[in-house]
Amino acid sequence: MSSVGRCAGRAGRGTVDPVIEINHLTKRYGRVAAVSDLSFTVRAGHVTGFLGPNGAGKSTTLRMLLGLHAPTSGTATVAGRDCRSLRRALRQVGALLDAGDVHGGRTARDHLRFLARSNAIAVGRVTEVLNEVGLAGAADRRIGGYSLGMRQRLGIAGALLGDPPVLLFDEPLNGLDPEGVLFVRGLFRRLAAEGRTVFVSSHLMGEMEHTADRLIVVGRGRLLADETVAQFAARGSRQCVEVRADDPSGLVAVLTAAGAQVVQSPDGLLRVTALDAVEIARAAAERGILLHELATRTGSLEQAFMELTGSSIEYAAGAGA
Ligand SMILES: Nc1ncnc2c1ncn2[C@@H]1O[C@H](COP(=O)(O)OP(=O)(O)OP(=O)(O)O)[C@@H](O)[C@H]1O
Repeated sequence: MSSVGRCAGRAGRGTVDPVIEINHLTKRYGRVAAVSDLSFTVRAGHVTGFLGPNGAGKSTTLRMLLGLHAPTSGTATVAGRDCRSLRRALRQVGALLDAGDVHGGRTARDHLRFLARSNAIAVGRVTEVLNEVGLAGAADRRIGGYSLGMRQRLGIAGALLGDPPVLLFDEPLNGLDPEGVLFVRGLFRRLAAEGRTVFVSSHLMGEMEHTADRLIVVGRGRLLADETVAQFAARGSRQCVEVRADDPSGLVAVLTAAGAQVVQSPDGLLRVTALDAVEIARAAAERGILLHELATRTGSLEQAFMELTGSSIEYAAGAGA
């Protein structure tokens, strides 16, 4: 059995109810509203992605959940409790927040032993979690010489150390190589299958697409979506037809009159919804407009994410001041 496989039974006996509840949570830093009236629930048995563009308030929310920052208003609880009130916290909630936030002069083994001792965790767990994350061979090297990917693995080992029912990971895939990404995805799925609550932040839809089965999407500190990945995918499956014509303006007028929505790019490409390719070709032919290109496109999850969060992107190339 896996070294971290005892949670489901423990939760099943009712001693731990690993539900995360965020209730009207707000955090202001001076004039910046990092998190605004945010409410959602994260349940056990799923990998839940916490997704949003840079500056959306994900890390701030996780920090409030862990009791590291005080909310301006609202609450963030695990199993109905404020994390600051948890004894031996690593046995209740494991977290990777900032992989760089470790003493570079220590070895990974010493770092984990220190965490284990301060949370009354059997020191034998240190070797177990080092094996689990693939760091056994580097366990006695100083962390200062670790790559970002190795630090992420060490951070994950620290989160697993107390065999907790609730696990929080802030951007855990940053810096991991493809093998590391696959390993982490498999690990998260297994942890969720064991009945744990696994909550994982990312600013990249592509990372969450194959990692999470539920999504909480935020933008500018506000909730934008709370649904399964399949439901989110349905947002992006709306088809559009891309068209180029010798008379783009004429075609826009014809298609709009026929009930289509048309978005014209500066290079003349038209993106048409509400009419299919055959209807567009027929309308163009009737007006003697020549088409150079006609292609049906299905939106990706990435597009759905961009559309949903587009107006809440705080830092965008070319946005200017
Ligand atoms: N200690 C702080 N003091 C002032 N502003 C802060 C502080 N921490 C965060 N912020 C601001 O709050 C907002 C949310 O930041 P946060 O780090 O929570 O976003 P994020 O979604 O985690 O972003 P990223 O994906 O870039 O990590 C940003 O505008 C950020 O500049």
